[in-house]
Amino acid sequence: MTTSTSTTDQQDPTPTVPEVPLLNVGVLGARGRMGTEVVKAVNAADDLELVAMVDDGDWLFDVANAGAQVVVDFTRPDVVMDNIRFCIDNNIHCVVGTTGFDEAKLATIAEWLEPKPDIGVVIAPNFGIGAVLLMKFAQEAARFFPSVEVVELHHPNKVDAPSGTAVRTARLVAAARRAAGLPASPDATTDSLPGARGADVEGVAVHAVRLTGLVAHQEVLMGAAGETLTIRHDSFDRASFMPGVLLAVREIGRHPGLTVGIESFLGL
Ligand SMILES: NC(=O)C1=CN([C@@H]2O[C@H](COP(=O)(O)OP(=O)(O)OC[C@H]3O[C@@H](n4cnc5c(N)ncnc54)[C@H](OP(=O)(O)O)[C@@H]3O)[C@@H](O)[C@H]2O)C=CC1
Ligand SMILES: O=C(O)C1=N[C@H](C(=O)O)C[C@H](O)C1
Repeated sequence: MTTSTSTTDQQDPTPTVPEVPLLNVGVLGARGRMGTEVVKAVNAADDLELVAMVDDGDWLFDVANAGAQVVVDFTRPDVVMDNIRFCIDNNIHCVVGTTGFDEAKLATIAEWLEPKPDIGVVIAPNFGIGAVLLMKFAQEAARFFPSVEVVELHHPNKVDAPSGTAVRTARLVAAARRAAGLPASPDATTDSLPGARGADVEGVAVHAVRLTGLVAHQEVLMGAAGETLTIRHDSFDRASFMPGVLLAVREIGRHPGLTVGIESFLGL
């Protein structure tokens, strides 16, 4: 049997899905080790549009002129504050992976955000999901062990030592120890060669290894009578940071103000 329907009666049976506008993303430090990977990840995402790539010597206004709604910053500790200031002033959300933040710098950013209640800035020392979990697990375990040390291992071109992740891990562990009423770690801090016992971050020794062949790795070692616990994370490829970066890019517009770490975006 054949049926005929006039063209005017014909209706498209597929329900119309309203088009979701793409999110415009600018990348600062776009040609660096991390920036290159971010550019690839943004270009591969259906919901994101790469609108600006800025490096040292480029004009920062490019990101604003290009209509960036979110900027991802993987630059250098000595320039990142200026970049954040510019973005906040220009109503652009910031996803920051660059390291080197202390409490004073975080407080300054929070102050800059006060007159901009709709703008979000996330500062994350590590976007690797495994690294975020390592920090969480170390925090959980801290109260059970009198001894704790952090060893971070990185590629030889890393600009800072110790790593931002190691410093944050040590601070989180130290806070968990204080909250549990643990005394100072019983381990000797004396060194016959300066530096042999690492850096002291709130009472936690942090050691930094730099070695060709490595990317980004960290161990938290905890010890009690007759036992040790080692929590280790390895980033073998910078692709490991991209799910966390893209999550932050998509979430930051819904999280005005200052967020430190991506834990809350992961529901942790
Ligand atoms: N949070 C995380 O998960 C991770 C954080 N990091 C951190 O990210 C930062 C960058 O690391 P990495 O990519 O290895 O470093 P690179 O040195 O490879 O890249 C830095 C880039 O920033 C550019 N740059 C320098 N100054 C400016 C400026 N004023 N404006 C715009 N761009 C600028 C550099 O350009 P040029 O070369 O022309 O100077 C370069 O392209 C470090 O702090 C590192 O610790 C790294 C990995 C993961
Ligand atoms: O410079 C790097 O490479 C890394 N930097 C971050 C840090 O300092 O913690 C994150 C990761 O360790 C890689």
